[in-house]
Amino acid sequence: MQDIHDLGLMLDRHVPLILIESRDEPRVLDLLTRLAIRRALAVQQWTLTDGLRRLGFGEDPALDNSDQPEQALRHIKSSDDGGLYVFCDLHPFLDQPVIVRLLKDIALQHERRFKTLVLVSHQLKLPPELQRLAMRFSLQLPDEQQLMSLIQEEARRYSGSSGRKVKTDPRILQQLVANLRGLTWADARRLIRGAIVDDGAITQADVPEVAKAKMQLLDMDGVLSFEFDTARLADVAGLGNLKQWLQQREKAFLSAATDLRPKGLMLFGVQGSGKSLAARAVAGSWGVPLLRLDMGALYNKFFGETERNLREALKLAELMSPCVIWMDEVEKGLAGGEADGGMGQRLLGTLLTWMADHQSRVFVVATANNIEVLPPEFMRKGRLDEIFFVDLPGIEVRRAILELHLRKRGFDAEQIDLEALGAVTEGFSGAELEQVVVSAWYSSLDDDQNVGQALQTARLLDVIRATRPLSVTRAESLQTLRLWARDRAVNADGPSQEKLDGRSGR
Ligand SMILES: Nc1ncnc2c1ncn2[C@@H]1O[C@H](COP(=O)(O)OP(=O)(O)OP(=O)(O)O)[C@@H](O)[C@H]1O
Repeated sequence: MQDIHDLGLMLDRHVPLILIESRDEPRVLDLLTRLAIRRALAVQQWTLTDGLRRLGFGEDPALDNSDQPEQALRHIKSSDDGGLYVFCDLHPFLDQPVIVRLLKDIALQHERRFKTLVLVSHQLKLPPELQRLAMRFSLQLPDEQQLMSLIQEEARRYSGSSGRKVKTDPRILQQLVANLRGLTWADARRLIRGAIVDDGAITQADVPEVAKAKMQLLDMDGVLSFEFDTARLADVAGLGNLKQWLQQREKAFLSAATDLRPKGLMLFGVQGSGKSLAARAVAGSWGVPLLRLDMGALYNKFFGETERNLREALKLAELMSPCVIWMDEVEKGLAGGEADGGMGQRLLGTLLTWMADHQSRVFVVATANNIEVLPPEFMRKGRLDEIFFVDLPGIEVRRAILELHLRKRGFDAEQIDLEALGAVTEGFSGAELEQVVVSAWYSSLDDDQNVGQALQTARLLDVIRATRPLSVTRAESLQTLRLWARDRAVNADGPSQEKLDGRSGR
């Protein structure tokens, strides 16, 4: 086995401190046990609950109270016994000076005593003073062939216990294998088992299910999420240009060769103008899964590991292709000058390289409110296929938005004077118009006179009069957005593909 061979090489090279980052602890321990048997080495394991004991010999504590890491390490330091010492729960203690010193003392004894410390955890951050003494070992993840064998093994197991053969076909198996890549043996096995036992078959429906479960397992922690809630183009009022653009490219995205495939678009505009709704509608109308990449969370949660996490998120999106990846508030991750130590620039580099190189059917929808802070490289033509500006809705679209939200809540839009409402809501965003309907409905619930809680035009007008839309309070920033968009973007709304300044679009 390659893993045992590679770990053996580390022992031959006298590495005193080996770090293994893995979520598959049983597999790591199994590997170490086999290595120890092969080389006739003593191996002891330390865990927070059981202290220090010989690996594989549960009832034999090597030392009283050795559940304290300091005591366990002092014991190892003073012992003359060489061998492997495997620490499973040491990661929370790696910021304690005494623990760090003891690890260093033992590592420095290595040439005389041949004690090798192996730290095993899902994540290991080593203080700089130990780094020179340590090497990282990565457990091999199952490759495609091994995953296929795992599937066959699980299918045999199922047939053995149920007496029924597992139904599937080779194309679906290939897709399943592609979605399982990057998982540990134990996790892959669990997901395969789950896919089989629900209905005794591996079907097309299992593929996205496995991808979703994988995303949870890889613990992207809110950075990349599977959005169950997509929309249809019919749920979006207005944005005619955008809708037409999308309809024209649907076929090319799903079936064309790589170089003809659309790569992505940018939507920017005022708050509440329907950018998020439109992003959902791209996935919904093309019938592909929607993944949401929260750039703000990526930036804040994983400081120091941000680029690696962006790469992982993009890799995961590729595994789920065809799909739409919606980069929400993209400016929060990519903007950033000197103050962030160049992180924004590095993220941008990672993203641009991926966008230029990737061959998969992953369509990017980037949304932003503040376009000015976005680096020009990101906005350059060729990176994204088009940049759309989502302005405040015109009178017709305002009427359509009101009608859509009235109907959505079961009201009879025929009874409402939409002409009048459209005329008095200039400056309202889609979100504010929706809020008008919602607030009017709440107030109708309070009204004892209003039998059946019908919504009347007068009530809606009252709410409109009491609302101060954002476009009034933030008139200046709206003006800046419009100016920026004038010769750089296509208006998402309107029947033609005209740039805002009248020049023709692509
Ligand atoms: N054109 C529209 N058609 C129908 N509903 C709309 C439209 N625009 C906005 N809405 C309603 O307003 C809600 C909020 O809009 P959305 O979150 O999509 O705006 P946004 O531009 O993404 O805002 P933000 O920049 O604050 O994230 C939508 O879920 C939808 O119900």
